[in-house]
Amino acid sequence: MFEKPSLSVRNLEKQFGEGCPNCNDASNRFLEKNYCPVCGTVYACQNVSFDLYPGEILGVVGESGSGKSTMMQCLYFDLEVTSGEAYIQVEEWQAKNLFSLSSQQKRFIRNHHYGMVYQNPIRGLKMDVSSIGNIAEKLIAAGSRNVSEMERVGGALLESVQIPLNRRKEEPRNFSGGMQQRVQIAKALSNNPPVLFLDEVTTGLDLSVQANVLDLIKQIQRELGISMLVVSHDLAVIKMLADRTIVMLNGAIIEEGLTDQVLEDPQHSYTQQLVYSLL
Ligand SMILES: Nc1ncnc2c1ncn2[C@@H]1O[C@H](COP(=O)(O)OP(=O)(O)OP(=O)(O)O)[C@@H](O)[C@H]1O
Repeated sequence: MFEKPSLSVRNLEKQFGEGCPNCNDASNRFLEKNYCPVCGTVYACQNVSFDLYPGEILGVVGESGSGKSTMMQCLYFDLEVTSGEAYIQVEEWQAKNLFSLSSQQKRFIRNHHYGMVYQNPIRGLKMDVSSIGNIAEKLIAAGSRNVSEMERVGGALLESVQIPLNRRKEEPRNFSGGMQQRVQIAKALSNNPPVLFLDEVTTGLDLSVQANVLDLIKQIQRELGISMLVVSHDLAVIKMLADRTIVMLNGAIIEEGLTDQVLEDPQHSYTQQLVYSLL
């Protein structure tokens, strides 16, 4: 690929705990686990580096506790990294390490250049505000002030995720899980983000509702060409969505490649186990 990445991540490290003489030296770490047996510090992300290219869906797969969500929360600034660099391909920001920005600048990036869809819609939506009001909130954060324009854009976004216009004033708490996820997706798209993060967005939904949400994500990729980072513990979800895939274990990336290649010819023994458990 010759295009510049939409998002580049270099040596992202996130630890929970202060460390100790045993584990402060990375070469001493007990790599079969992600925590120090002496002081209990958790090394949730270790030396994570990757590029996300324009218009691609990059899958991140791994068992529970492998560090997928921590990595995504660091990138979305929900968590402070321990160290590392991240860059986005947006003119005024491209030379700046996003992790070094002030909180106000990070908020600006979230409002203008990032979209996030959480596993639990409670984190991404205000359940007691109308669906269109949730979208308006993000539009206002991104600088919109014109009410009739917000109504038009919000209504169009809700329609694009198959929420009928006559339900736009209903609060998400009255919606089914699948509908709530679709409102979250509409809200995440409202600032036309070049990068969209999706964290276990179909976990907990019925199979038919899952299929509907996955179809919607594919459709968004086809129509809008947004770069997406999709975290899931479910290889079937990754197989359906991702162009390329990263496999994480104990906080580190252990394998990456085209999704078909990773699934058909897994190199690492852990990836092999993961793939064969699907068969
Ligand atoms: N606030 C925290 N304090 C201490 N340890 C944490 C904290 N948050 C996460 N961890 C640890 O970091 C590691 C990575 O967790 P993370 O939630 O990122 O994994 P995951 O792959 O997303 O798993 P899951 O899908 O179950 O969320 C785990 O060992 C977890 O226990």
